[in-house]
Amino acid sequence: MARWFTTSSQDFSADFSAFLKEPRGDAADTASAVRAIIDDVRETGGQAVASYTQKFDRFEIDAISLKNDSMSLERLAKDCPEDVRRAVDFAHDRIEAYHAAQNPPDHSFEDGHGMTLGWRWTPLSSVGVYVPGGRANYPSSVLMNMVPAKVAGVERIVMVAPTPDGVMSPAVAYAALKAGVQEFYPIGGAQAVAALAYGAGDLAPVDKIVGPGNAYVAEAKRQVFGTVGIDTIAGPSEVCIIADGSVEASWIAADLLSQAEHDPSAQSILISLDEGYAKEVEAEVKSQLAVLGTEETARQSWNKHGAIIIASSMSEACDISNRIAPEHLELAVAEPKTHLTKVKHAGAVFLGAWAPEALGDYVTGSNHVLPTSGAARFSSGLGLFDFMKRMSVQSATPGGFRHLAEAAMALAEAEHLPAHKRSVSIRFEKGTDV
Ligand SMILES: NC(=O)c1ccc[n+]([C@@H]2O[C@H](COP(=O)([O-])OP(=O)(O)OC[C@H]3O[C@@H](n4cnc5c(N)ncnc54)[C@H](O)[C@@H]3O)[C@@H](O)[C@H]2O)c1
Ligand SMILES: N[C@H](CO)Cc1c[nH]c[nH+]1
Ligand SMILES: [Zn+2]
Repeated sequence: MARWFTTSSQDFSADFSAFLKEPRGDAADTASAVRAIIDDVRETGGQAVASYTQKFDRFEIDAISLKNDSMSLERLAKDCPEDVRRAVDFAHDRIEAYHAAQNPPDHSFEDGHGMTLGWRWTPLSSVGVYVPGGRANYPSSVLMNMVPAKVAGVERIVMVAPTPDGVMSPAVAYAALKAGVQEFYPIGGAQAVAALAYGAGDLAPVDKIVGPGNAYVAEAKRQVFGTVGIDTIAGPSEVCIIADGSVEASWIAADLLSQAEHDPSAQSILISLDEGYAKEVEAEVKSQLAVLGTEETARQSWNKHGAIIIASSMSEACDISNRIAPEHLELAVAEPKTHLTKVKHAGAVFLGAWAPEALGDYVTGSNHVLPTSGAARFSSGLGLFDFMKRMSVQSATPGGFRHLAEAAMALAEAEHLPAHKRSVSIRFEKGTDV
């Protein structure tokens, strides 16, 4: 059973804060386990990656190539059913169009004093794309990571995905080929993240690691950040639904379970304006759980991390959601657009009855790699920008130089940096036409 909260209760604020702080995935143990794995990979490279792949995924790979000859994407993709191919193609094109629309323009302007200023966007040279694969197969995550990298123009895109017991779904293989994968290693978890960051065997290090994963993957990305860039902490899935009772209770229950089924550490939260309706949704969750193929995982998630909150107004409901800063927020209310400006922190927002979060997972075109665990307070979901960098560009005429020189020299002096000052003053001293 999910936990119930009522905002009118005196202890709500403290109780709810404590609930939000509860670890999901045993944070302390995860951090030290991940540190040990990363240290091993740094020390013995491919040897460590091969031995952790054997331990966690029960799959033998060569310690140099980090591959196994039985794992051929081309061979596997042949078994991908036609309807799934069509769905992958459909999703691919929508994701490509959405991310192409994010392409940021270069910019330059003159300041009226002889300076030309601006910036240029350039693609990253290499990225490592993590596609999760421990509990489920994610052809959709292949596309969400690979397609924007391609659109951005990244030269080297390395894909890793665990293949427990040497099994990979034909749909993942098909999606990888569709997205144009050139370098693939069947490895996962913290060992794959470490191999991407530091290099291991034939796998040369990349500049940035993107993609979602479980608590081990998220923690590993956190720990290698600095050596490489990362996108965001995209850990176990979350959904928060604000409902006013205008959408069928069974639909809301299905949406809550759609995230709970990802992982026992996933989190689904309902904020309802009406207690009777919340009870209906809870009963629906119970009956839908009983017939769900992923019942065990979803039940663990719902019982341990699920919550139902009764709020007194839409403003209050949005305030609570902003405290959660959920990965996904559904506004399952009659006039969702009128409340959008109250939403400050969420990875992605879904408006109204006909935009369930699951559509965004697959086919709206927006990215499903999104910040979790409150990271939506300070970061955004994966986008084209994650695969690009912005460099500033400036040039000066002699007049422009003169306009800036005095202030630059004064600041250099204030900072006691004489070489800086000289770099400016020497141009005056040269006695050119300045
Ligand atoms: N936030 C997002 O954008 C987003 C998108 C898709 C999926 N997800 C999440 O991704 C996750 C996928 O998780 P998954 O487990 O299926 O696949 P995964 O690929 O993330 O993790 C599998 C790996 O975890 C490692 N591992 C498992 N148990 C371990 C242990 N005890 N010690 C050390 N390492 C261990 C293994 O190396 C294994 O290869 C889910 O939590 C799902 O909710 C998030
Ligand atoms: N909901 C996940 C992000 O939290 C993404 C996903 C992939 N497949 C299904 N769902
Ligand atoms: Zn999902």
